[in-house]
Amino acid sequence: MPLCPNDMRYTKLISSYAKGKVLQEENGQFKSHLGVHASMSTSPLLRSILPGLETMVLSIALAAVLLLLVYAAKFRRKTQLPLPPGPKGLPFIGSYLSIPKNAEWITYHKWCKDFNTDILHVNFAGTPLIILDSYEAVNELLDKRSATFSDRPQYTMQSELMGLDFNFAFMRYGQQKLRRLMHQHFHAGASSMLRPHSLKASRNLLYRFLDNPHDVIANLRHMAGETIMALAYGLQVQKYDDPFISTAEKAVYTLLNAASPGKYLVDTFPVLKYVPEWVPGAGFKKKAKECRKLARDMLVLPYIAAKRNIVSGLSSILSNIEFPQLIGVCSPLPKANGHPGGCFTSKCLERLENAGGTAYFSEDTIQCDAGTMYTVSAIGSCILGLLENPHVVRRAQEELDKVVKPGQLPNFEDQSSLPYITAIAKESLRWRDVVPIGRFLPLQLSDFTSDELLAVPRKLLAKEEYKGYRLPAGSIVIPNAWAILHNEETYPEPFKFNPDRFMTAEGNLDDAIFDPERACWGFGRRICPGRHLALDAIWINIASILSVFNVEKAIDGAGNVESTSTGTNSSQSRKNSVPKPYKCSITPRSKEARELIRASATWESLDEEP
Ligand code: HEM
Repeated sequence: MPLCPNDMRYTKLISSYAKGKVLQEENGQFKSHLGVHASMSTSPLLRSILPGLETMVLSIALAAVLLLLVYAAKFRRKTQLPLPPGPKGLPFIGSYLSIPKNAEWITYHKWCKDFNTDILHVNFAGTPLIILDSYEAVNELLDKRSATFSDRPQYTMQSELMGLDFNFAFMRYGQQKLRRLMHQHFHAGASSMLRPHSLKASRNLLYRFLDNPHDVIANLRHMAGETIMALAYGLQVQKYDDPFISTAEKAVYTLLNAASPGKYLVDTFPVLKYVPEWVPGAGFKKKAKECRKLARDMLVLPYIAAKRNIVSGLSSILSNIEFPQLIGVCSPLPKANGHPGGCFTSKCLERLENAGGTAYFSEDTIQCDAGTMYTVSAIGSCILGLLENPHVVRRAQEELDKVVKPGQLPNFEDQSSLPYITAIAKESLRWRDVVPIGRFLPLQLSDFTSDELLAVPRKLLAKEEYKGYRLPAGSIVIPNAWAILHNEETYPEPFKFNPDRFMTAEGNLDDAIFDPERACWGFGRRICPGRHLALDAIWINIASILSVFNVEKAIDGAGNVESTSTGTNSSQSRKNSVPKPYKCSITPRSKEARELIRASATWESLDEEP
């Protein structure tokens, strides 16, 4: 029976329709669950209101779907793990403005304390930074899960524009061949074969201190340069003002400075790399060109000299040897005791030969050059610590005087008998840890000094979980070595230079104390391959300096003790890893010591010794 608008059943039909109850069309008629048939043809009013009803239904359905989606998203968020705790930051830029330009490791550590966590998430303008603030976290992630945590972030400025993509430290994970080459030259056994070079450079350092006692950092830099030129190229440097050392120094500092990841806008917006050099604001292109040239000079100039030495047979060892035989004799190190023999350059010549003469320089040396500068930093900081703690100098000299025979300088063979010197070396690596952090430098940095040395952070290759937190793939992972090495529970009074903390009451090294070496060289598969060489250099230089010199604060013309504050980059405020030049008094302990120093210096290449 047809419905009319006044019929009660009509009203019910409309309301059931509006409630979304199903109406089925049957032969042009609508059937409700009430069993009422409504003929369209017989209800013009119904016909006129139905389109509105359809829209209403659609809207309701849409709203329901939206609600469902929101609920699902909420549900997913609930079931998905949260990010590690961290500052909330502002919309879009996150905590970009809150990350300080300098000593950011202190801020990260403070945030970790505030959030009571050892893993922190910081939103850096959309990029997740994951800060690891304890040894436990670093060990679990960077050491044990090295496969996903060993990649390095890539930056347009350093890799594409400056052409530093050859630098091992900046390379993406997976360069096993290069890593093997580094390992062959610098693993513990091989490094012990490099000791004659470190020993020679340390003897010559003593001589330079005798001649020029005030310029501590310059003397240390020369020592580091001397070692690396010998190891990397088999070259003997000049006594003073060596051109290869000064080129390398300038290059390393400029490159590390300019290559600081994220420093340039082009790192964030790689499309800027296409901007021509003459466009105002494109100064980074000029800088990149300058750095490219510096890197080339640094690598190629000593390389050419080394090759000339080899080919012209200048050295007594190298003369009359055909090219294939030259491999492995560029430095005097034979293939023995686990060392592959030769210097880096000889290995690179080998590769050059294999590659049919394609230019291939000793690129790996750039990292070695940088590494030896880290050594300067460690010894420079050590001397600062000694200046503030004369009792440490006294105790070290007592130990040295008992062990080292009169008329001799300390040697590596004395190492096991000189635990206090080892404790000083450990404390130097801890106190002003040279590489406090795998640094991710924000765009705002513009005030770099040429003294800054940086480590490079990691990039997470795949998503991970830790302590119930979600670590997104692509996150920048920053191990806070500074926090580990200044943990009050591990090291009471952590900002005090106190080598005694590593000693037992009986005067031995205390194995129960957390060894700073577990954090200062980095972690996992990207751990510093030069660590054995570096530790040897630090140890022998500290031992040698203390055995023949008194190290004291300098006295100015008016008889006042000079402050060492210019060299003191306090851990609370510093931004540099390398101490700034500082003055101190380094004087021979006796007339005999002076003579011993003069007699022990050697200016000839080790290659040329009979
Ligand atoms: C006191 C001296 C030194 C310190 C404190 C130091 C520290 C470090 C640190 C913290 C890293 C980063 C590791 C990581 O990402 O976990 C590193 C990497 C590296 N270091 Fe050293 N280093 C020193 C000396 C040297 C020396 C003398 C050499 C070379 C002969 C060297 C070669 C390298 C190389 C090639 C890398 C890159 C490794 C990679 O990315 O796989 N370092 N170093």
